[in-house]
Amino acid sequence: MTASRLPVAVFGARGRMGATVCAAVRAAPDLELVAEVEAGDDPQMLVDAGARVAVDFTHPDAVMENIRFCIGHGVHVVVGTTGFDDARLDVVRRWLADAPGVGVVLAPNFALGAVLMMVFAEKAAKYFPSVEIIELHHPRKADAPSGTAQLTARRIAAARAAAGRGPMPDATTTALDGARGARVAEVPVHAVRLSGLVAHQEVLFGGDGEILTIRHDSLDRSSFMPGVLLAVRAVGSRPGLTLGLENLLDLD
Ligand SMILES: NC(=O)C1=CN([C@@H]2O[C@H](COP(=O)(O)OP(=O)(O)OC[C@H]3O[C@@H](n4cnc5c(N)ncnc54)[C@H](O)[C@@H]3O)[C@@H](O)[C@H]2O)C=CC1
Ligand SMILES: O=C(O)C1=N[C@H](C(=O)O)C[C@H](O)C1
Repeated sequence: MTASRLPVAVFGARGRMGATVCAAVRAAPDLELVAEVEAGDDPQMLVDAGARVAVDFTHPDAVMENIRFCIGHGVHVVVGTTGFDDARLDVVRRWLADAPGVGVVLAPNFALGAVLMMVFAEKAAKYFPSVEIIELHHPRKADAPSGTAQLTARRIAAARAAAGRGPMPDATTTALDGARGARVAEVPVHAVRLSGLVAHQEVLFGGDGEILTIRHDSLDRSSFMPGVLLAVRAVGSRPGLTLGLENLLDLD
C-alpha cells in the first residue's frame, strides 16, 4: 500500500518561480500537484481539487487576496511573493487568529545560501561602523529593493541598535537624488537590474583598514526549490505565521 501524497496548489503557476515550483512538486514522490492557479482563475479550483497546501509566487498586488482566500478555506500557505511590511504581516496574523490550525510560512528568500547570508550579516553587524547592501536581479523583477535586501537591512539595523552602534560615518552631500541608494532602516540599499542576472546580493561591511563582503548568488531558480519543498512539507504542522526559512532549519 502506498502512502497518500500531499495535495499541493500553486498560485502564479505560469510565472518564472511558479513554473519551477510546479515542476519540483511534480517530481517529488510525496507531493501531488492538484491545481495550477493563474491570474484570472477562480481560486475555488484549488479547494475543489482538494489542495491542502497552496504555494504563492505571484505579485505583491495579488498575494494578500490569495492568502485571505486560502486561510478562509482552511488551506495552508507557503508564500514566496515579496512586498510584506509590518502592516501586511499584522493583517495575515489577524486572519490566522480566526483560523486555528491553519499555517502560513512566509519567506522573502527560500535559498539556503541566502538565509545563511542574512544570518552571517546579522552576526557581523555589531563589529563594523559601516554597512551597505547591493542587490542585483534580472530586469523583469517587479519590485525594488528586493524583499531579501529589505529583510537583511532590518536585521542588520536591529543588531546594530542592540549593540549600541550610532549612525554610520557619511559626510557626502548628494547632487542627485538616489546617488546613495535607498535607506532601509538607515542601511543604504542599492538595486541593480541587469540582463543576465538571476538573484544576487552583496552585504559590504567596512571597518578600519578592512572590508568584509558577504555575497550570495542564485544562479538558477532551482536554488529556491529545496526551501520551498521543505516549507510545503512543514507548513501543515506549524499553525500560525512562520516568518523566514531559518525557522525550519537547524542552524545551531
Ligand atoms: N521567496 C523567494 O525565494 C523568491 C521570491 N520571489 C518573488 O516571487 C514573486 C514572483 O516572482 P516571479 O516568478 O519572478 O514573477 P513572474 O512575473 O514571472 O510570475 C508571477 C506570476 O503570477 C501570476 N499572477 C499574478 N496575479 C495572480 C493571481 N491573483 N493569482 C494567480 N496568479 C497570479 C502572473 O500571471 C505570473 O504568471 C515576486 O514577488 C518575487 O520577488 C522570486 C524568487 C524567489
Ligand atoms: O524577484 C526575484 O527574482 C527574487 N525575489 C526575492 C526578493 O525580492 O528578495 C528573492 C530573490 O532575491 C529573487
